[in-house]
Amino acid sequence: MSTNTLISSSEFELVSGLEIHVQLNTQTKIFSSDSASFGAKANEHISAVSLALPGALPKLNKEVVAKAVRMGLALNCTINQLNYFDRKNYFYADLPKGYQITQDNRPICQNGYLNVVLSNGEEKRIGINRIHLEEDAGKSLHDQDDQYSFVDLNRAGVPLIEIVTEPDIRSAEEASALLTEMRKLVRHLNVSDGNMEEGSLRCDANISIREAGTTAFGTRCEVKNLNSIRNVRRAMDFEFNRQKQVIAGGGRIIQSTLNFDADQGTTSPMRTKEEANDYRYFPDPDLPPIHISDEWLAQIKAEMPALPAEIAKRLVAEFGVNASEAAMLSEDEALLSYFNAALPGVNHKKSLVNWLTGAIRALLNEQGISIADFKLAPAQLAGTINLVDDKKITQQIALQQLLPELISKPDAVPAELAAALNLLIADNGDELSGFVEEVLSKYQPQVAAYKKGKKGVLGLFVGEVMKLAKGKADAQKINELLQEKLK
Ligand SMILES: Nc1ncnc2c1ncn2[C@@H]1O[C@H](COP(=O)(O)OP(=O)(O)OP(=O)(O)O)[C@@H](O)[C@H]1O
Ligand SMILES: [Mg+2]
Ligand SMILES: [Mg+2]
Repeated sequence: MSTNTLISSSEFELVSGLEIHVQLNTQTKIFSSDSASFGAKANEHISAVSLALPGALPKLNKEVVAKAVRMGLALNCTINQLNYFDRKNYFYADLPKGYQITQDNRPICQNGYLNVVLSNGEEKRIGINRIHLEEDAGKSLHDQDDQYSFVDLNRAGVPLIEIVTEPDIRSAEEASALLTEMRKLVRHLNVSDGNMEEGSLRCDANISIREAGTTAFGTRCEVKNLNSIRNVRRAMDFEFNRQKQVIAGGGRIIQSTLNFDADQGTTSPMRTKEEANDYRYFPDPDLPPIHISDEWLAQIKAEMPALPAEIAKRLVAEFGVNASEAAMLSEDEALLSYFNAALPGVNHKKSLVNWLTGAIRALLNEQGISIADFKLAPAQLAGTINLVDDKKITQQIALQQLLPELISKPDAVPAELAAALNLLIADNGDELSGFVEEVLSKYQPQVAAYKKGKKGVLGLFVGEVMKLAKGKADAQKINELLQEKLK
């Protein structure tokens, strides 16, 4: 393309790879027994190791390794059963050792991928370059005093994994789908609370652009420390436009590290001092290499829960449910475990899905409770669903009258209790015929209208017959009787 051609936006595409820092939810820090919990008063969780006192030695927290491996397995990575820690040297006030313990040449996991579903229903595969273990740094507090900055070392040594994607992301939407899926995964695997506001999940977005249709990569700019999915999208949109303008103006993109200003929605270069990227990595001599034995790896694999995406696929294949129902069930662990508990008792599996994602969900919303607090035994729900499927009770009566009774009688069998409470659909066809006659004679003008073609009034008749039957009739049966009488 000649430089004086006006370049339109459609001629560029965005290219991005993310570095996602996940704070692991272990009790203690990665190299000491200090608490790793969030929200304590400044410098309450600091032993000699966190303070980097001379002679203090790190000792690896095994749980950190197990959680990283879980994440690696979920992201289809190769697990490096032999891996080791490196020192990344830099000077900063919140890093008392003068180096961060991280992994460089031999990370714990490599070469994986994650599939995400986009809003148009398409599936996109995003490569995972690696996952490495590292410790978090402390926190500088600049807003406590006019003259001085303070340092809080509670966070120093809190375990992190950094998940580095390949530059496979092509839009802000893909980035946000990836982060949403990651957050779901870390929670599902009990690896992290995934809370972006509290910084448990932070993201650096590397962004470049290139002419659409070309394959060479452009120069990347790295936007640091994005703390919400929304800000990732905003930073990407801003950078895409900024870089386009630079190129359209005949300029060149300079590789740089950027800050994102959430108030303005803009990026700006970080101080170049912090950019000095001469980290002089070398293996940490204080820590032996990590060896993950075959037995241990097998044990971690065996303890992995089924993944939401797998569960959703199975639900679609085995139960014929739609994608959104499948997502609802697979993403809510409590709901899924209720589903599994009720499943053996139902005659029609699809009905159980319908109830849980429909009527029961609505009921829970109404009461403002979650399924975990729902007092109805799963077997009782199963029994109730069967009664409705068998047309022994209407769904409305089941929901409004039978379920509340069952909740207070956890040992009751739905069919028996419904019979005892006289809630079952009356099997008496004669009685129903009588009600039909009664209604039709009461609503003669409407019957005349019906016969002239105003078919909508049928609903009125059904409703009235149902009232006379005190709700204990099968609507379809009433329909049939009515149609017959109205012929
Ligand atoms: N041309 C490019 N455009 C957009 N993203 C890119 C491009 N090239 C590489 N990336 C992405 O940049 C990220 C590089 O992360 P990586 O951790 O390897 O290195 P780094 O950013 O130099 O190191 P640090 O961890 O110190 O920030 C990856 O997510 C990768 O996919
Ligand atoms: Mg990185
Ligand atoms: Mg980086």
